[in-house]
Amino acid sequence: MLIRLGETEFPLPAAPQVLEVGFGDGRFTAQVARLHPQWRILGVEISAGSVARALKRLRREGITNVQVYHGTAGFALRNLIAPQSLQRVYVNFPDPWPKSKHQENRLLQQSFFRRLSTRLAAGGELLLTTDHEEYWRFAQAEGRASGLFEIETPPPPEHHLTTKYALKWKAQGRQFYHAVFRKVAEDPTPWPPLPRYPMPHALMSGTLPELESFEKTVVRFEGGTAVLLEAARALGPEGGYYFHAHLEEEDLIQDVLLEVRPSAHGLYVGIGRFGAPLSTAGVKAAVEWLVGWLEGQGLRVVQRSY
Ligand SMILES: C[S@@+](CC[C@H](N)C(=O)[O-])C[C@H]1O[C@@H](n2cnc3c(N)ncnc32)[C@H](O)[C@@H]1O
Repeated sequence: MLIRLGETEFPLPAAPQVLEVGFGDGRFTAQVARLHPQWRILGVEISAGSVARALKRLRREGITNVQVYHGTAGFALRNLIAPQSLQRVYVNFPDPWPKSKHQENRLLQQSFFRRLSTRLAAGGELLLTTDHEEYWRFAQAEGRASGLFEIETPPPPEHHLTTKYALKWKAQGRQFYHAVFRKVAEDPTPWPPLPRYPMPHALMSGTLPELESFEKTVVRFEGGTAVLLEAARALGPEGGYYFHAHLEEEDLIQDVLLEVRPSAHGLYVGIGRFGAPLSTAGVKAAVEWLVGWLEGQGLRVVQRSY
C-alpha cells in the first residue's frame, strides 16, 4: 500500500482515478475509500509521521483501494499519475502560508493548475476546502489565470468537514470555504516523468585507502544538488565503505547510501539497495563524483556503467 519509488513503474500501471493531497492523519482518505470501494485512490503526504499514522489506520480498517506516497504532490502528479487519468483531486485544508513572503510555498498556484490539467481527465475536478478565506480567493485567482479551469464555489460538502483540521477549526467556530475547479482545457507543455537510469556503478582496481576523515562535499549537476555528507567503514569481513548522500532534485529529496566494496571482479562502486532508491540524474552524479574521488586516491576504473 506504501509506494516504494525504486520498485514502481512511472506512471503507476493501475492508474488512480482519485488523488488526495496532504491527507494528514488519513481519516478523510479512509472515509472516501469506504464510500467508493471501486475507486483507486492515491494519497500523497510530505509528513512521515502522518504517513505512518494513515497507513496504520488504513490497515486497521482493512482498506485495500488506497495507495500512499510519501513525498510532494508535484512529484506524484508528474511521475505517478498517467496523463488525463484523474477524475478527482481532494485538497482539504492546505497549509495557508499566510505571510506574503511565503506565498510561493502555496500548493494551489497557476503553475500547479497548469500541470494538474495534464493529468486530469476531461471534466476532471479539484475540490478545495479551507478555513482560510484569503487562500481560497488566491487559489481561485490562480486557477482562473491559468485559463484552464471553470470554477464554482458551492458550500463545502458535510463530509469534507470531518477531517482533523476541520474538527479543530469547527471547535473554534471558524467559517469554511469550498471551491470546485473543473478542467476545461489542457496545458500543451509536455511534462514527462523524471528520467530514470539503470543503477550506475563502476568496477575499480587498486587498494582501498584507509580513510581517516571525510569532508562534506557538494556536487552540483543539471537539475539539482548532491551532498556527500559522511563516510563510514563497513565492519563485515570484506570491509569497504558507505557514503551517505543527500540528493535534492525537482520535487524529490532522497537520502541514499553509496557503497565501495570488494567483489569477485574488483572493487564495486555504486548505489546500495538500502531504502529502495530511485535511480535519477542525482544518483548518477553522486556515483560519478565518488568514482572520480577514488581515482584521486590512486584507484583505477576497470569498467564504468553510467
Ligand atoms: C493543514 S494540514 C491538513 C491535513 C488534512 N488534510 C486535514 O484536513 O486534517 C496540511 C497537510 O498537507 C501536507 N502537505 C503540505 N504540502 C504538501 C505537498 N506539497 N504535498 C503533499 N502534502 C503536503 C502537510 O504535511 C499537512 O499534513
